[in-house]
Amino acid sequence: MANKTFEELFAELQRKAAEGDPITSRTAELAAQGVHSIGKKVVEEAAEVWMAAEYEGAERTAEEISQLLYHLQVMMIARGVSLEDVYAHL
Ligand SMILES: N=c1c2ncn([C@@H]3O[C@H](COP(=O)(O)OP(=O)(O)OP(=O)(O)O)[C@@H](O)[C@H]3O)c2ncn1[C@@H]1O[C@H](COP(=O)(O)O)[C@@H](O)[C@H]1O
Repeated sequence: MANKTFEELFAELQRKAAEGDPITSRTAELAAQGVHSIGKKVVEEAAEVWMAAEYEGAERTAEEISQLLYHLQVMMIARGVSLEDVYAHL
């Protein structure tokens, strides 16, 4: 039972990055900080995916993967990379 798809989240994050208030939107805050800060979160979340997969079970792993995907999307937006740009390499 999904809350939203990958594409729906990306569209929401594009709006938040462009128009959101950094006080209330984590996405707007990260977008304002830029790729260096976002990159640290990507690495942190990737490590949390690894640890969850090894030690914490499928449900926690799915949660950590969702957080990694969120931060990857924020990185895409901050760097001007579209979904199509990524899909072209799949
Ligand atoms: N899917 C996510 C999402 N996943 C992860 N996160 C952020 O990632 C954090 C999880 O990372 P950690 O577990 O490392 O938590 P933390 O250590 O407290 O993180 P820091 O705040 O210290 O960086 C969360 O506290 C959120 O700040 C997300 N923030 C937002 N979204 C979705 O993005 C959309 C826009 O959100 P806003 O920009 O906040 O309006 C909404 O649909 C949200 O549901």
